[in-house]
Amino acid sequence: MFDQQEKVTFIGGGNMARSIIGGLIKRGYPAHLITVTAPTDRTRQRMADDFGVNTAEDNAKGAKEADVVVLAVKPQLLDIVCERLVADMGGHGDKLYLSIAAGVTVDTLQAYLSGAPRIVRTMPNTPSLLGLGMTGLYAPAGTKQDDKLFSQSLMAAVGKVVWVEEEAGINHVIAAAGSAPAYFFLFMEAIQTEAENMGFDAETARLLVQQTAQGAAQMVTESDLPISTLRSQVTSKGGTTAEALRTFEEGELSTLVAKAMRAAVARAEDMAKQF
Ligand SMILES: NC(=O)C1=CN([C@@H]2O[C@H](COP(=O)(O)OP(=O)(O)OC[C@H]3O[C@@H](n4cnc5c(N)ncnc54)[C@H](O)[C@@H]3O)[C@@H](O)[C@H]2O)C=CC1
Ligand SMILES: O=C(O)[C@@H]1CCC=N1
Repeated sequence: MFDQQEKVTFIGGGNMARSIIGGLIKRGYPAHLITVTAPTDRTRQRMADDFGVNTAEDNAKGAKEADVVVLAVKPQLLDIVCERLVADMGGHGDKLYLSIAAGVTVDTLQAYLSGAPRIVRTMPNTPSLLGLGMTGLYAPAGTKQDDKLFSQSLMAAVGKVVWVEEEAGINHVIAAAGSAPAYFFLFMEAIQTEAENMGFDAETARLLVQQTAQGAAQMVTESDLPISTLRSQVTSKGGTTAEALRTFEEGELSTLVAKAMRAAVARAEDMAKQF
């Protein structure tokens, strides 16, 4: 599965790092090649207990031995974390730096990392934990093929990958995939709540929504039909679904979704100016 097995250090052990590491371990990436750095004992202990990976409190200590450093802290912390990292390591060490941060450009990362020449941006999502992630990748011109291939194989181990030609494409991946699990969760929460209002207990309401969401997603995955055809197959003329869909249309659901996705892109663009 993994042609190249490099030593990978994750700087930060939060939700997204956990999802990627969990997915990697599940797919057989050797735990002894993975290190996670995090400031709190609790996070480091959980990572070690759950996945058997190495941990370090000190970022530079964790990164120094690595071939690949995954930057997995919040965007607003990246400047301080990167600047400290290269200072403590005595330079960027010519490592491959893989960023998962939203809204921080390669140019900015390069400035934070004292000119590190090997940087790849990725935009994953949390279903990576189950091996069902969707990741966008961007490598600036001149990136070595080996670095592209390793970045791709790492993220492909936890789901599907797409490359974007322009860096701006990463923001579009954020809108359509990085942030998007939350859109589906919100929709599912709304169905669950209303099912409870209709009298189902919480457990049954959750079962109704989770099984339906999983079934619908699986149908999209396994069918060659357009999603709109799958929708129309549910929609009997003059029936119940038509009434529900008409209500969504009256509420301009499609326009609202487009607006929400544009808002995610705009926020990523703002962040890129800010950091
Ligand atoms: N959560 C998501 O669905 C996605 C997040 N991302 C990106 O992933 C990055 C991390 O986001 P989350 O995991 O959601 O955040 P999070 O808040 O869950 O995790 C951040 C982690 O950083 C660590 N940390 C804090 N200060 C540190 C320091 N000085 N040195 C080392 N580690 C430190 C902590 O372990 C903390 O748990 C962000 O840049 C975000 O843009 C990208 C795609 C999806
Ligand atoms: O909300 C965020 O900024 C991050 C990036 C994509 C998903 N979570």
